[in-house]
Amino acid sequence: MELHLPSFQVLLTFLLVFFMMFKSLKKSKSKDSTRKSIPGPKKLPVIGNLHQIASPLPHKTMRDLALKHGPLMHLQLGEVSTVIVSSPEVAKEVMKTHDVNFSYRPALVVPKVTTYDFTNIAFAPHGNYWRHLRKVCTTELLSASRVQSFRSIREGEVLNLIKTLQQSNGKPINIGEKIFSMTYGITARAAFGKKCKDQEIYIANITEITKLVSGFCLADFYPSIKGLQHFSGLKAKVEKIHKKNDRIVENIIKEHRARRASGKGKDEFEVEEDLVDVLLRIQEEDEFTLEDKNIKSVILDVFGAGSETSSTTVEWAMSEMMKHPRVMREAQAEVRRVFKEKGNVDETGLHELKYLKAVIRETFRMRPSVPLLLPRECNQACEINGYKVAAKTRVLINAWALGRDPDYWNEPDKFYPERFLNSSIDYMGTNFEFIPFGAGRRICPGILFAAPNLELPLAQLLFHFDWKLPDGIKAEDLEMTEVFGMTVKRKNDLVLVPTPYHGSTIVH
Ligand code: HEM
Repeated sequence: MELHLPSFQVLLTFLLVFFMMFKSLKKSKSKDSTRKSIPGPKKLPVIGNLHQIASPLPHKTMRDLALKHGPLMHLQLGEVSTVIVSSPEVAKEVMKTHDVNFSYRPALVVPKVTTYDFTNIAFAPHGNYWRHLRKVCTTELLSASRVQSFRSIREGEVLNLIKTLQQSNGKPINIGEKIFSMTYGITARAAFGKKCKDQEIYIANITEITKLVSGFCLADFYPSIKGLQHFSGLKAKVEKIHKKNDRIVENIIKEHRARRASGKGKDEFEVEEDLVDVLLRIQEEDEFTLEDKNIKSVILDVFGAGSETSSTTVEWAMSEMMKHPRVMREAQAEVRRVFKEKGNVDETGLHELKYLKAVIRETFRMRPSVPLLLPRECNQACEINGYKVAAKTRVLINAWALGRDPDYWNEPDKFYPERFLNSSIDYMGTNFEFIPFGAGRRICPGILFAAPNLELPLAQLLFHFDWKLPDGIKAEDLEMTEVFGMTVKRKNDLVLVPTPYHGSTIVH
């Protein structure tokens, strides 16, 4: 687990923590009414169980602890009383039976800055404002017809990637990096309409913020010690980046507003309404007040929640197929059979790619890009799995552990897409053993937006190229180590050698 403490400030912070030791110890004891009831490992003074989850891969460590302590496990993380959910049955109780009560989010330090005080969708407290934004998502922003309207953007950006790969002339290429910039390219054009002058800086800043919020932030474990966020330097860093991004989107909104007022149409390569247009229209028409800062924080959601999650999944799917050449052959044969006549993949035939869809599901099961989902908070005390969970308890749902639960999955550590063929299990939040997008009211609203961003690039990569590992590396030796962060990514770059496919009408 990464804790964000620049080294020269560590000592100061350490002293501060100890100075506050008795205060926090007293507080955590008085608040912690769940500690005695819900099973969990022994706690140390002041830090509680922090040392136990301070591992490179907390989702795995938590699963291992849960195997000893149970599917509802209590961890004292600094001052914060936390429960970890590690079985589909308990996840169902939390996200279905008690869905409303657990639809709250904790007020974390970094999102407070980047989301203009929790006015985005992902961190807005459960209530009217959040409900309204969710409705805007379902009916306007991320609806099936809106996603469809971005088809030409997706096809164009993926084709650009394919053409770039062709130029590699058989040299090894960092495919993860290419997938990452292609996905951000799609998001940027869907959000802003065309390439904006500061788009690259905006994306680089979001990536930087994503890195800063990777792992857990020490200040979030000691909310009563306000000085921590300042001493660690994290808040100042995030504020600086946030200000830059604020100015960039401010200008984009101004340009959009001016064009709308002038009645001028869009360029021929732009979609009729991009996401900023949609939000401005809602701002003009709707009775519900949507300020500019709210528009900015929703745009941030689309970039922050939507891009890295998708590109990471595509990269893992490619990695798994490289590791399992049999699966690669099956998936490639299917894509080439379906698109043989066209010599290129377009979105009309994607629904026929049953095996590729199974590969994507299997990738989500084994490598959910957000393994602990987004943190929840219990609003009122309630009973879960026979234990009392106190109000304000933080709740982490270990989707990674659910996807590997041997009571639900045969050979859970085996990458075997066939398990999803002729299976009704999907990721829409009703099968609690498989919830890469979450479940209940807080389920990801971007599923429809995400699906073609996964399927189209994968289908195109498989159609136009045969793939090899460089330097004679064997499939079984491909390194698959994960790094924990806001999304769980590959530790090492995925470097591959593409060879053009003779049946392609694009690459030769
Ligand atoms: C592979 C792609 C994606 C994955 C794996 C993913 C996963 C998730 C997960 C696990 C959550 C938390 C759900 C919970 O707390 O139960 C979430 C929430 C969210 N996602 Fe996604 N997501 C993806 C793509 C997208 C896209 C493309 C968008 C928008 C364009 C998006 C927007 C959001 C938003 C706004 C939330 C917060 C919802 C709320 O709190 O009400 N996501 N996503």
